[in-house]
Amino acid sequence: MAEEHTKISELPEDVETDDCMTTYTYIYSPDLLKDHVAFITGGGSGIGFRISEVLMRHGCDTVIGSRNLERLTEAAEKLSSATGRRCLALRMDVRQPETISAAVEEALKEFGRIDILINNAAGNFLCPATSLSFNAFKTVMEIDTMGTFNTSKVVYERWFKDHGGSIVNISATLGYKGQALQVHAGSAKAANDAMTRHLAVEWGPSGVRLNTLAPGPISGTEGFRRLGGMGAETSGAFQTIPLQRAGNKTEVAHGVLFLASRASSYVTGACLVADGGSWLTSANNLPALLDYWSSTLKKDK
Ligand SMILES: CC/C=C\C/C=C\C/C=C\C/C=C\C/C=C\C/C=C\C=C\C(=O)SCCNC(=O)CCNC(=O)[C@H](O)C(C)(C)COP(=O)(O)OP(=O)(O)OC[C@H]1O[C@@H](n2cnc3c(N)ncnc32)[C@H](O)[C@@H]1OP(=O)(O)O
Ligand SMILES: NC(=O)C1=CN([C@@H]2O[C@H](COP(=O)(O)OP(=O)(O)OC[C@H]3O[C@@H](n4cnc5c(N)ncnc54)[C@H](OP(=O)(O)O)[C@@H]3O)[C@@H](O)[C@H]2O)C=CC1
Repeated sequence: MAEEHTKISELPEDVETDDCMTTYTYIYSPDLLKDHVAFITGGGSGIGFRISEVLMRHGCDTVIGSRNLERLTEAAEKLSSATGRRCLALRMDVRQPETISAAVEEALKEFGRIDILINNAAGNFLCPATSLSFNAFKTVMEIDTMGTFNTSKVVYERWFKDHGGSIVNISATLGYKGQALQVHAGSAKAANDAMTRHLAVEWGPSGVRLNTLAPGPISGTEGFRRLGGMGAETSGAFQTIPLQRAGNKTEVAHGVLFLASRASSYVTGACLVADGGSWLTSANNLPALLDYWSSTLKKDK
């Protein structure tokens, strides 16, 4: 019997929860990132957790940093036991550069190097601009945009400037068509997309590459839960996108693995959209989103 060929469109394994996969099929060489070190903001949950797992499955040790140390520590234990690589959990807030510097020093003390930075930390929620307070807008900009700049600057000046490195900024397609109820995250991510290009120009001569990975709707994540993904799925809204489904966390992690590693050695300042073609065809349905948002307010009361 001829060996079954993997279908070109076959999905990679994933699990909905913040747990490691029970099986994993390699697409890239398992040694692609052997003995490299990756620093991943927000690596304790969702997409960041899966990115950490996939990089570690390719030989990388990781540092995962964010505000909730308990959740990070639990994640680090899961990641290390599933992959056999080291994972250091550190508390930091990307809005506070001094906590980033302290985490980077800890990372260098533990591993002696940093090769990859993944700017994944972010905050978001559905809210029309008229209901968005000034502080709410500022908070999302501070986490998503200032946080990405702060962490990139600290890591570059402390390590990448003299040793080279690869930075992947996790963005979104929200600003491509002005997604309703997302002026805060959409503006922040658009700024990050520009930042990728500016810093790719300035830091290229130091051997630092910067690229953007922009996911679409990704199942098993806080973003999916917060932004109407469940409702969209049950209402059949994903049938209107080219690949007719949400993505999974491993699909995003594989795009990050490509951009972070030497597989993309001549790529910098680029944006890889991993959204199933969603932004091309998804309805920017203001009434549906307003209805959905106001229904969530009633639920919270
Ligand atoms: C039938 C279906 C109908 C519609 C659906 C149609 C289509 C949807 C299809 C698909 C959707 C699926 C996926 C989406 C696809 C793409 C998404 C693109 C981008 C995704 C981005 C993300 O997911 S980011 C990661 C998400 N995770 C998080 O946000 C976790 C971290 N978040 C936090 O820590 C908090 O939420 C925070 C961001 C608010 C920060 O917390 P903190 O620093 O503690 O700040 P606070 O002091 O709590 O708040 C600061 C001010 O912000 C105000 N605030 C907080 N929450 C809200 C809210 N929900 N609404 C309005 N305002 C809020 C808060 O009140 C503070 O303001 P004050 O004025 O009160 O000071
Ligand atoms: N889910 C989706 O469908 C999509 C997600 N994205 C992007 O993917 C990335 C991950 O999103 P997702 O996995 O859904 O959501 P999660 O909420 O799981 O991930 C966000 C992470 O950011 C961390 N974080 C938030 N604020 C801070 C802060 N001030 N300092 C340090 N860390 C912080 C959180 O950890 P802690 O609470 O411990 O601080 C958390 O681990 C985000 O950049 C998001 O914009 C883009 C498009 C679609």
